[in-house]
Amino acid sequence: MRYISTRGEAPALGFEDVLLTGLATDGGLYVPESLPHFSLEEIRSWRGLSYSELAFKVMYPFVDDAIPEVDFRQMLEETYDVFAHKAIAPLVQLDVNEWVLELFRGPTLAFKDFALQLLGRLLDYVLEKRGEHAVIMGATSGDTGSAAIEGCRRCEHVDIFILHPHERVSEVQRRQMTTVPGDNIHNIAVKGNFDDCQRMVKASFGDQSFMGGKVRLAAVNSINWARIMAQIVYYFQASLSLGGPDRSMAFSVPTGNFGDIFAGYLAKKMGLPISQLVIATNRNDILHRFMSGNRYEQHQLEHTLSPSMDIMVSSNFERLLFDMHGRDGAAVKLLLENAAKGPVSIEDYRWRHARKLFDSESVDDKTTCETIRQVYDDNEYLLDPHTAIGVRAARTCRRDSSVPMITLGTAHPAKFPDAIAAAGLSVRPELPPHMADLFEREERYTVLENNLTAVQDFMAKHWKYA
Ligand SMILES: Cc1ncc(COP(=O)(O)O)c(C=O)c1O
Ligand SMILES: N[C@@H](CCOP(=O)(O)O)C(=O)O
Repeated sequence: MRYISTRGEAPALGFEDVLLTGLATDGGLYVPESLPHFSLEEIRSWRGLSYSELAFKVMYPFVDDAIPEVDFRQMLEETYDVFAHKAIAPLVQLDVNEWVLELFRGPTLAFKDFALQLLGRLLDYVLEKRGEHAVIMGATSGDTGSAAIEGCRRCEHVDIFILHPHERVSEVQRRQMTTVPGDNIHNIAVKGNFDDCQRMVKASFGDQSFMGGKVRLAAVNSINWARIMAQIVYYFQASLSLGGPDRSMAFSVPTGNFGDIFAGYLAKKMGLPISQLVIATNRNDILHRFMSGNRYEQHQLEHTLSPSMDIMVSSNFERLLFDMHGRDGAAVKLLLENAAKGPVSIEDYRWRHARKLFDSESVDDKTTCETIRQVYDDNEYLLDPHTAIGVRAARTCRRDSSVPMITLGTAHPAKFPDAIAAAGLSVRPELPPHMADLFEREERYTVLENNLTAVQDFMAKHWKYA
């Protein structure tokens, strides 16, 4: 399998290099040159497989001969073995044909574990084979950070630096990142927002001179193709559990960086019958505004009760734009350069095509709270604020009530007690036993100004391998 950049200028790479490269040298994101396609018969034959075996079937075509089958299978087994639920991604029914896919049964209680517990293993495997080390730099609005740290903390070949927006993640999220011991783990609280953190990460990939040319920079954000690849699997798993591929499914996906829903779009292109994909955003709703009015325009970022989705510059949207533009990298490059200066639109027929693929809804804090309350009253089931946005968008956008509508449950409610309290519920979601003493653990992080040089200088002082 070869991978090409969405901006058309960087060299095509194989899986191993894509895994280690993160952002392409032309600033674009890597995507597979072509997608594997599975027939209904083949998908049907996967019924009853364990999660890790299904993951192998879906992912191995992307990995190809970069990793021997036996080693990849073992990595998958180890990855999903640490999940707290036997089903790995259990489905919870809210109503007739209405489901939540719980993606928060991994070690850090968010969907990020599905890809990041694997990514840590993949990186260590490839670095060991090459006899190399890497400096990982990642940006988080709360969940990627802890999942990446958990996924990489035992890696022998990496230093990891995670940037989060100072005072803009929940206390549980911050503590999950900052209480992990290890002299290769570094948390930086940037006095800015998530977009500032992500901008610094992308700028560092774009100009790596601060690394001194001695060690490679690697990515754990969804700019790294391996993240998206691993997130495709649970669309197949959920569908197979509810009678797919012999019936079609609808998915509602709480969206920020557009990685998770892009994985759903790919699952559909790979042959899974999906009749509806709903983009569910909070008030940082650039994607919803684009889908409803063909105007891609950045607004001031708002702080909401769903902080993990407080994102304006949505990385993976570039991967969709690439497809919407007939995979013309030059057109995507120009469009995104213009988008950085002001509002842009795309040709009407391209936009109409995107509209056929996705529905969208923007949900404010008040409605998020109402949804948490309503689902708790009706089902005695506690939604985290991100999943609540997904459920609300699913209910608003649903086109066919005979089609199962599955909302991706992206985080555990215990990560966001303030949102649960804001919803007026007195119930306190409990942290699982392995995190019961989270508030007694010692924290370690450094607050830095919103300044790229300050961040890069900090990294250069603290990495071991460069
Ligand atoms: C809890 C939660 N839900 C939803 C999202 C949105 O996912 P994506 O960025 O893949 O769109 C994120 C992170 O972005 C998240 O942490
Ligand atoms: N919500 C994410 C933001 C980063 O997204 P990613 O999928 O690109 O890593 C977070 O919780 O950090």
